Amino acid sequence: MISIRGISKSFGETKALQDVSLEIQKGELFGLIGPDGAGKTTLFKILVTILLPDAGQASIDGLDVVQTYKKLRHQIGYMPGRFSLYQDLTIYENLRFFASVFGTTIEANYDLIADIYSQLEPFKDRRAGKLSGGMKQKLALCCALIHKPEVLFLDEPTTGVDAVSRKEFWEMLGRLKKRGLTIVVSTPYMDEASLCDRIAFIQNGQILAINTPEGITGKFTKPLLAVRGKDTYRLILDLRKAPFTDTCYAFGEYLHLSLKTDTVSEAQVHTYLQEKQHSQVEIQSITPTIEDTFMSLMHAS
Ligand SMILES: Nc1ncnc2c1ncn2[C@@H]1O[C@H](COP(=O)(O)OP(=O)(O)OP(=O)(O)O)[C@@H](O)[C@H]1O
Repeated sequence: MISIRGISKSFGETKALQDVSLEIQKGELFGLIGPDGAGKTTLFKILVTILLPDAGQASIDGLDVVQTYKKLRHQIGYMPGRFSLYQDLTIYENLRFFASVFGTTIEANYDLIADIYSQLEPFKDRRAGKLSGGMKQKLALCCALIHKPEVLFLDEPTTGVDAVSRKEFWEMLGRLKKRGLTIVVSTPYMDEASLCDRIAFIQNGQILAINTPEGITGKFTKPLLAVRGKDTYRLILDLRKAPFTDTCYAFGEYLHLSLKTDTVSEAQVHTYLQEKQHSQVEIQSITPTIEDTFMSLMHAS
């Protein structure tokens, strides 16, 4: 459905995308995961036909993003990372504007947005600039959907949105997927990555891995421990120096410590930390998350 072959794009010296290839199937909920500056927005802009690649080709449903961009624009919906809404227009006016750009009306495609728009309708005369982050996000999604696209591109749709709205938003994506839409979404949140059918990790303009969430975590084969102690700062420094350590990162209130080999026991890690005068040490073996795998792949690349 979406075919990306050898796409590269530079801005001066910055290589935003380097030879990126990727296939996304029809009806997939596909996640693009990567840190700031990884190249996610650049890839989105090329796919939604507003930026030209330096090299490579991409097509959506057989339509080339450069050669057939006009036709393609009717089939795709795009929710940019920074809000696309007109702040001075009301909810209703924003939606009507986006519908008219595509030569349609709100009424004609109401069924596709009804589920989301019904939550906004009581406030339809409120200006977009006066809405909360979660409401702006819902309106932006309605605006991206109002011309009934087949593919939806959402660039960091939940950044800066509260936890409840984030959850609701992903539930909405699940419902849109059930209606047959292909959805490509970028996010810096690893918990959201696990809700996708497949994900691609992107860093420095390159794809590090593409797989299902389970397939991604299955790549993490080293033993992993969660470690906590009284002095977190000294703990991380000492663990990073330890001969058995592969990587050690802070994950919330714990440190995640991956070991070079499975011959090292938790007791040995305990002994090492006791020798370094650490107190209140807690160690437990854990199952790797998507974030652990990403950190490990980033470290290895
Ligand atoms: N118009 C531009 N001019 C110059 N450099 C750019 C431009 N657009 C992007 N870049 C650079 O290209 C790289 C990739 O940026 P991009 O916005 O695609 O990353 P991203 O993964 O979407 O991150 P973010 O979440 O910060 O937007 C970054 O180093 C960025 O500074």
